[in-house]
Amino acid sequence: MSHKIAFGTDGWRGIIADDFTFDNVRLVTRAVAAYVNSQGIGQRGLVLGRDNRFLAEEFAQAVAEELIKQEIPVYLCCGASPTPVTAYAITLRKAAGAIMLTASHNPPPYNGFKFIPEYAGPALPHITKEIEENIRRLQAGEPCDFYKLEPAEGRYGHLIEEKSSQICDCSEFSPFEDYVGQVSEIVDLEAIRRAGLKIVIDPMYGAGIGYLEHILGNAGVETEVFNNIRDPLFGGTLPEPTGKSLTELKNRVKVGGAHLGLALDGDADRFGIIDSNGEYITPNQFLPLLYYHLLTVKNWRGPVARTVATTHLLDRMAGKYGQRVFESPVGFKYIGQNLLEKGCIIGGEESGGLSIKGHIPEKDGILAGLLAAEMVAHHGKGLTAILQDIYTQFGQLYSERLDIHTTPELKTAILEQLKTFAPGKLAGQQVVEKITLDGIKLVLADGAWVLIRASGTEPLFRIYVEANSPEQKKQLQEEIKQLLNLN
Ligand SMILES: O=P(O)(O)OC[C@H]1O[C@H](O)[C@H](O)[C@@H](O)[C@@H]1O
Repeated sequence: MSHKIAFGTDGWRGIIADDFTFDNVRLVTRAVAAYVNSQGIGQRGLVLGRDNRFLAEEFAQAVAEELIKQEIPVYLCCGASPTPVTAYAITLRKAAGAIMLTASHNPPPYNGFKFIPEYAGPALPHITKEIEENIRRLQAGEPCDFYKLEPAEGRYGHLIEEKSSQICDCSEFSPFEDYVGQVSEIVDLEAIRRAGLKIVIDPMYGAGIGYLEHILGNAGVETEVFNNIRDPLFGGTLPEPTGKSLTELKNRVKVGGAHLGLALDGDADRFGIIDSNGEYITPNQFLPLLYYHLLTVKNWRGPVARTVATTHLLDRMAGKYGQRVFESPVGFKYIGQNLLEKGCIIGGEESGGLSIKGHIPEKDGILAGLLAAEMVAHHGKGLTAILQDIYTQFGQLYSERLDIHTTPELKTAILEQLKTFAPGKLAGQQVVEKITLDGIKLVLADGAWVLIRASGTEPLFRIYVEANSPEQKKQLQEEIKQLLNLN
C-alpha cells in the first residue's frame, strides 16, 4: 500500500517498489523542478547524486530524464556519490541545488530522495513544504500556473557535460578531486603525515567507499579497509555506524594495533569512530572532543550549534570560552542554518552528523573521520585519553538514547500524552525548564535532562537522557518509561 509522499527529518524515504517507485520518483522530481523554476533558478541546473542501493542508476536516470523535460540542466555525479560530496558539487557548479537519491542508514528495502538547495545544506521545512504542495497539486491534476510542467514542443533541456546520446558520460563529472581538495584545506594532513598513523576504515558498503582511504593513504597513513564493495544488502546489517554495528571494526583496530577506526553510513554523511582501545566514541563524546580541539588547538572562537537531543557538555565548553549555544530541533537542516547564519564554528548532532566553519552546511562523515585522525595525530594519544582531560575540566555526562518501536496507534496515544506531560520532579530533582522545540525536553535542577520525541525517519519514539551518573541515567529512563506506560 502506498503512503503519502512526505519529507521527514531528512528527505522522503520509502520502500522500493512499494512507495519508492519510478512513477513516484518522477513525480517528486517534477515537484522539485517546479520549485526551482518557481525560484527562477532552474536554468542553473541541479546536481544529481545517488548511493549504492538497488536500482540506484535507474532511479537516477528517471530523475535526470524528468529534469531535462523541465529544461533543467543536470550535473550527474559519476558513480555512487556521498551526500556531502553531492552537496559540495553544488558550490562547484553554482547549481540551483541537488537531488540526492539515498535512504542513508535505513534497511536495504528502502531508498530515499533528498533535495539540497543552493546553499548546499539540507532543505529547510518551508522549502520541503512547497515541494510537498507541488506533489499534491500534480497528483490532483491541478494546474500549476507558475511554472511549466510539460516540455515545450521541440525544446528540451540538456545534460551538462553530455557529449553523446547516453544520459551520462560519467568520466566527465566527478566531484571527487575537488571535494578531496576542499577537505584537505580544512584538515591538517601534515600533522597526520608526521604522526605515522595506522587507521582501519569501514565504509559499510556505502557511497563513501574510496574517500577516506584515498585521502589518508596520500597523507602517509597505513590503511586497512573492509566492507568496501557495493552490496545493496549491506552484508546483512544496517549501514549505520553505531557502537553495536561496528563489532568487526573494533576487533580489527585492536588486533591490528591501529590508532583509530573510522566508519561511514550508507551515504557517508554520518560518522562512526573507534578509539585505539576498540571502544566506540559516541557522537556525544566526539562533538565535545572536536569543539575542544577547535578552541584550544586551532584557536578558533565562535558559537556552537546543536540539536535538543545533543550533549550539554558542549554548553559547558562554550560557557568557559564565552561563546553562545544555538539549540534547534533534531535535523541537520537546522544546524546547517545556524552554521550559515550565526557564525557557529561547529554544528553537530547526537545521531552522528557534524560540519565545521569553512565547509558546507551539510553533515559530513568523511570530514569527521579526517578530523578525528588530526586530533589523534596532534595529541599523540587516543581519543579516550583526550576525553579524560576534558572530563577533568568540565565534568562527565552520561547520555543514552532509547528507541521504542511503535505502531501508528501507540504513536498517536503517546503524542497525546506528551501534550500534558509535566512532571514536577524526576529522579528526585526539580524540573526547572521545559523545552518544546521538538517533542518534550525537561531539564532538571542539577543539569540532567530528558527528551521524548517521535522519530521523523523511522516508526520509533526516542527517549534521550543525559545524566550526571550512570545510576541517575538508569533511574530517569525507568521513570520516563513508567510515566508514559512504555514498559
Ligand atoms: O530522530 P529522527 O527524526 O529519526 O532523525 C535522526 C536523523 O535522521 C537523519 O539522518 C537526519 O539527517 C538527521 O539530521 C537526524 O538527526
